[in-house]
Amino acid sequence: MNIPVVDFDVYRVGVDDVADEKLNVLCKELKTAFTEVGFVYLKNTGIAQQEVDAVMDISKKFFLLPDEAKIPFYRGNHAEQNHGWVPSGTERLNPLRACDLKEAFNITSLHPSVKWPSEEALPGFREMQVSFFLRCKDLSLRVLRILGLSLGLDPEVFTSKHTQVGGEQNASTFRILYYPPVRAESVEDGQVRCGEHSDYGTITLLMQGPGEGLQVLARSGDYISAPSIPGTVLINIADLLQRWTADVFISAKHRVLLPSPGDMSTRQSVAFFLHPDDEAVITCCNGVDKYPPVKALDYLNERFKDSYGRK
Ligand SMILES: O=C(O)CCC(=O)C(=O)O
Ligand SMILES: [Fe+2]
Repeated sequence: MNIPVVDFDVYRVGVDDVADEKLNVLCKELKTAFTEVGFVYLKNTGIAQQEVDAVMDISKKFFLLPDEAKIPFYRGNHAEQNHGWVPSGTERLNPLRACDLKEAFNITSLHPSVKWPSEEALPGFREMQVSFFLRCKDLSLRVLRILGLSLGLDPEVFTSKHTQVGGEQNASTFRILYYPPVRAESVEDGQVRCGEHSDYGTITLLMQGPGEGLQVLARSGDYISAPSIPGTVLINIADLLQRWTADVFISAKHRVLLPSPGDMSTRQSVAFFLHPDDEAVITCCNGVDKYPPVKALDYLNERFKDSYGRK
């Protein structure tokens, strides 16, 4: 089984006022992908590869700063807010493994009070991250609208619970990730770059640097490779949307293992995790009561306890 590539041109970012009938093919293709695999590569999204490359370049500059320069932005393990810097070896996406060998910076709020590296330290960093956050927000809400339509529901069934993305009352996060070179002698037993996990929120947009690394758990029970395909955005269903759809859409597990011994290459990716508004109550959308209603923020906080440890 492969991860399908779907053409999003008809509803790409920037195209508005498309009649719902014109979205029929797209609805069908996405529904198939998300009920069978949980992941899809979208091409012609309106987000250009050059934009992704530029955001990766400036992100790498951040990660290569000395730790002292990044500490002021430290997220903390029991933070009220997800915004900020996550040093390598702090988060474990698979709680049964040692901490992941990856470093990240989360952009969760666009509020002016939020702390950013200064313009002197990293010219253009804040502006580029904010503008990319907004591009991802736009694309993810388009995908969500298609998903509502594809289930024969009100097209705004999901988007109507995502009204404050980028604000203080919504946990959606744009995350830049850096996987430093792996030194075999300092790797703990079972430690990997990113442990097996499924994402927590509604959907995730992922763009990877060149090469292999990401693997997705297929229905067969085998992990399949999900390399970067330049010019595409990889989209996956996350756990809360699986629950919301009473398991119609699948939130597939994925991971990044270690490179082969002696391979000292680094890896980069950027991800946008779309979450419902904090106070949104998520109830199965198709009239069944497979899962009890849950408040989006309560659900997320429970999941963070797995990856950062319980107090
Ligand atoms: O870096 C990657 O390719 C995957 C990262 C990921 O799955 C995550 O942060 O949730
Ligand atoms: Fe993930």
